[in-house]
Amino acid sequence: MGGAMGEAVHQQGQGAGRPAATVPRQALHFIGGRFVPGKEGRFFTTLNPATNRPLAEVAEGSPDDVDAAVQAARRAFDEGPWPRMLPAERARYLERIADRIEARSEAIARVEVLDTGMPVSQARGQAARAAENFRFFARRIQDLGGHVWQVGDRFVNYVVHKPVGVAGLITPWNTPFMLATWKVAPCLAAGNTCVLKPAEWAPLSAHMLAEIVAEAGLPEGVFNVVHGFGEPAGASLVAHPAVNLISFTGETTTGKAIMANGAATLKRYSFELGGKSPVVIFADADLERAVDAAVFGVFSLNGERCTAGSRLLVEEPVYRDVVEAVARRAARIRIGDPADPRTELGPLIHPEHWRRVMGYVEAGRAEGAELLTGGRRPPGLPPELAGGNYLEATVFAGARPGTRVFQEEIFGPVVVATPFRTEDEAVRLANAVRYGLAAYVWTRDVGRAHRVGQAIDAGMVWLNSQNVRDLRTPFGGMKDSGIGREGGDYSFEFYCERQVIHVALGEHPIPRFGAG
Ligand SMILES: NC(=O)c1ccc[n+]([C@@H]2O[C@H](COP(=O)([O-])OP(=O)(O)OC[C@H]3O[C@@H](n4cnc5c(N)ncnc54)[C@H](O)[C@@H]3O)[C@@H](O)[C@H]2O)c1
Ligand SMILES: O=C/C=C/C=C(\O)C(=O)O
Repeated sequence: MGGAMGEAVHQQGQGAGRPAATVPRQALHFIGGRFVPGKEGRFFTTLNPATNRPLAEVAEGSPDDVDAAVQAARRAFDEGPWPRMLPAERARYLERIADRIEARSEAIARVEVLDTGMPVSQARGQAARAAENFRFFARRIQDLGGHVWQVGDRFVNYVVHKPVGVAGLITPWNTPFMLATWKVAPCLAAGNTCVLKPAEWAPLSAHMLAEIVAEAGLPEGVFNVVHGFGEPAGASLVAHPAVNLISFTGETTTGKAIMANGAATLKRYSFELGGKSPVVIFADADLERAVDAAVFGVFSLNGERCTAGSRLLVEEPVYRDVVEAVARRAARIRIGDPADPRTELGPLIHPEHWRRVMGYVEAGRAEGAELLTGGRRPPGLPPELAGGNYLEATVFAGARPGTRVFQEEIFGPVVVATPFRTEDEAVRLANAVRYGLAAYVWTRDVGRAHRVGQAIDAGMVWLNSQNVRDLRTPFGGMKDSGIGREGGDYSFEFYCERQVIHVALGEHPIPRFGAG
């Protein structure tokens, strides 16, 4: 392993006195164990969302770069040691990666803050979770067993797991480092090789992951990164005939395009897509905790969170009180420099996304929802943040089910509230969107909690809880929120072939065709 890692430059956090973060001046592709520029030599600029000032130059991947990375991954799979190692040997590499993520976690968090605008207190948690993703799948692969079926004294039939081949991993910008590791760790644990195509609006932490993989000494070509845009870099990865499986997290419309584009080469897909997840609050709930969870659930990660509780459905008698409590809390959320540990809400990822989210604020107003708080660029930001993509935490009440703000994923700090009268109506409203990723239900009635949870068409339901993750459980969505599940052994269902071996233990009848 070798090659230039890209020159490092020190950049200050935006505010005075913030610790510096080391940002690569240039992020190159990582192909076959080397950091390389694109074959066409082109670069794009990634911006700091808090200022919209340039942060770094990033290699812009072309179909030729994707081809080079896929060829490297293919060779590493077909000829290299990686798929042939014992799971315990691969696990040692993954543990080394986890150690290095932990050793550099503050630097990773700082780069993520500069590249995404995620508040640093939350970015630190994401970096820790990334290390845990590697440790978790390193353990899990060693426990992976197949079923055995005994058929008396005639047969024993058993299942073995094998890696599939070369994986294309395509990730979004909202929690880029954690989400990349959520795919890379099980993919590599299972013995596959991969090409990661990180999101163009937040590519820098993927560069750090490549540095870490290089330090951990993985065989060349096992892990590759090609930076660049959805078109052409992502699209040519999907269409490449030597890529066997695609794990994609991003927008539903992109998922549909990927499926169509990969059809000619018949691939296996895992899709984690958009969401419009309901928070259902009954009048008998612990309302204080429900409000805490509702506020955190939609305004954490700047509202750019796939599982955000972005629709608040509240039982009529407590509706006004709950919604006003949420609005009061939203109005007091600390907005500011994401590098400041006290900041609760940072800037949105990109001016284009800011305009999109503001478009929803306008739509909400035009559709007759009641704007209780927010909806503006926050006044009084310090001058150095005046150019950032900031938006106040925004709460709409009285959102009608037919409206865009109720139906569409906003992916920003905007929550819409709607009252309900009966349990049936709560379930109907919860299910009245095309998405089905997550749901949160608050009630002290145990039977109702389970009943409503099971009646909601969502891949993941939390009862009297915020989004607390157990990595053994299936993560993913129903309806337009995805295809398949990752997490625990569900990840290995995707990243492994299962082969059944039928063993005859003795002689069994075989029809003697052609024997006369
Ligand atoms: N369900 C989940 O687990 C989950 C998690 C995080 C984000 N998301 C979703 O992601 C979306 C926000 O992320 P985003 O804006 O980066 O999504 P996006 O779909 O625009 O982009 C995601 C990735 O796909 C790539 N891409 C774009 N067009 C492509 C194409 N034609 N072929 C191949 N790759 C292509 C992009 O370059 C990027 O790397 C939201 O909808 C959000 O809900 C879902
Ligand atoms: O914003 C998206 C968050 C995705 C989270 C996970 O994939 C996870 O917690 O495993």
